[in-house]
Amino acid sequence: MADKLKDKKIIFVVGGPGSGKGTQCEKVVAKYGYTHLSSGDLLRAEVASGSERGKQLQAIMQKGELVPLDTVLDMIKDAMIAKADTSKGYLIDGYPREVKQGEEFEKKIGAPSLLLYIDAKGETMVKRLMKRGETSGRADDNEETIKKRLDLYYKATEPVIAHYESRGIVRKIDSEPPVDEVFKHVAAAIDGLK
Ligand SMILES: Nc1ncnc2c1ncn2[C@H]1C[C@H](O)[C@@H](COP(=O)(O)OP(=O)(O)O)O1
Ligand SMILES: [Mg+2]
Repeated sequence: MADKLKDKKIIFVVGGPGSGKGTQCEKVVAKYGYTHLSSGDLLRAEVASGSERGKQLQAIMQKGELVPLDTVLDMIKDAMIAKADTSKGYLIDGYPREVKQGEEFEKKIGAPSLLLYIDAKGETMVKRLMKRGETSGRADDNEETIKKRLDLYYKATEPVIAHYESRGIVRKIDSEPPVDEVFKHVAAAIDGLK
């Protein structure tokens, strides 16, 4: 089952909402042939499908809250297995959102070789999300929900970084500069993987 995933590289991409995770992941896909799995995108696809599960998810996401752990993890795992034959490795974007999610991921799937910590200032993230909200159509790109997502990020997700720091796999990337500049540092971190 998860055998297909045994020797694949796994990279966690962690950072606040609007920090630039998705933007950098796209560039990694183009250069390295990794598969990009955004937990948020997977969830939004489920919502778009109109399924009963999708409706429940939408209500949770609209409030800026975290979706139940097993739901997200199952979706990620299915998506990973589906891509196993063609994928060099995986970018797990926006997951884990909390330490417990990371622990469950490792139990059910495997250990990450690297955690890219995409770091931008709170005010920068808000600015980018407000701008993205003009065109993204995302129900959670509005001022009120953005604030909640940021609070939750600082409270629940920052401890994730500390958790993996002790393993020496965290690379902190300053995501304030322009996209291509940021990507140089992302690429250097990936090139450093053996
Ligand atoms: N380094 C950078 N400089 C300027 N804008 C950036 C940037 N990285 C990303 N953006 C823009 C693109 C998006 O409209 C918005 C949020 O980026 P994103 O990749 O969607 O973030 P995330 O996936 O972390 O929520 O900010
Ligand atoms: Mg994203």
